[in-house]
Amino acid sequence: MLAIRDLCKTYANGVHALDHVSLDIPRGMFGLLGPNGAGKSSLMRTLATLQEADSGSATLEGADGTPIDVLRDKDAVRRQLGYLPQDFGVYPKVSAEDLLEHFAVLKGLTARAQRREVVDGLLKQVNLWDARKRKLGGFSGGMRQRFGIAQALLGNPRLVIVDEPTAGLDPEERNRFLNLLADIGEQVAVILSTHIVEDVTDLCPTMAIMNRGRVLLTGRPADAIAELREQVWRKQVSKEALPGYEASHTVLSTRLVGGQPVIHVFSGQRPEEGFERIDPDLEDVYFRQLRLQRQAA
Ligand SMILES: Nc1ncnc2c1ncn2[C@@H]1O[C@H](COP(=O)(O)OP(=O)(O)OP(=O)(O)O)[C@@H](O)[C@H]1O
Repeated sequence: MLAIRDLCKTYANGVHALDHVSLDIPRGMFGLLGPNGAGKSSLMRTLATLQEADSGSATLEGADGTPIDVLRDKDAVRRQLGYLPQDFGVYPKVSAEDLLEHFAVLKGLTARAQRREVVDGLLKQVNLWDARKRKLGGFSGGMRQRFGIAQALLGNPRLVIVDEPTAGLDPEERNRFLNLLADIGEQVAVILSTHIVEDVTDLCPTMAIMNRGRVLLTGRPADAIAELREQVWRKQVSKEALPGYEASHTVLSTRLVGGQPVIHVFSGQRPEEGFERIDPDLEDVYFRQLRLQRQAA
């Protein structure tokens, strides 16, 4: 659906935000996972035709199967694209219905009856029908994000890009939002950029882990997790002993449980007494990839 090859971008301050990024993104949900500053937004904005890459290519399969050069044929891409940026501002005094209608006009839906039908359909799809007359300024974070998805879906895009949409949402709103994305992902390609590992675990059949402008791993989460099988160990340790474990073991992560550190260690065999072997998860994969990159630097 979308083929990205050797995409590079260096900002004027010398930061390599995209360092030879290559990815194949199929239909369905694709998770782009990485810490702050990994380069996710730079990649999203480049694909959304809002900023230029220095080199490389990105090719989107058009509706009739013809390839679209994302970096050059921007108008054609924009016709196929829905984008929910990281900072999605709304006009606080306008109702959801009026603003969506306004966006629909900008998208070229000039026939009034058809526009009404589309706007009403989208408000229902994102579960904002009952709130359609309310001013956007009074919306919760989750409602605002669902409105953002409605505007991104105007014009039936084949590719939908959502940049860190669940940051700041409470668990219920997050679930509701992710369920909505999953429904959309059944019809089109959705790139979900996030630093929240569970968003990808719960939702994405394919993914990539990115950091410092580079793709560290791409594929199916289940395959990446299977690679770590029987090699991840857990132990609760004292705060005092933690630095010693970090020096002598491959500690993937440390988490406080009831105020006491619990470490996950990567090892082919039991590191020492008291370690329990656990089923690895995507978080273990993620931290291992970041660690491998640090070691290689
Ligand atoms: N316009 C810019 N000028 C200079 N540096 C930039 C610019 N935009 C981003 N950067 C830098 O490029 C790197 C990648 O940033 P980017 O926003 O793409 O990452 P991200 O993965 O989306 O992170 P975040 O979750 O913090 O937005 C960071 O080091 C950032 O400081």
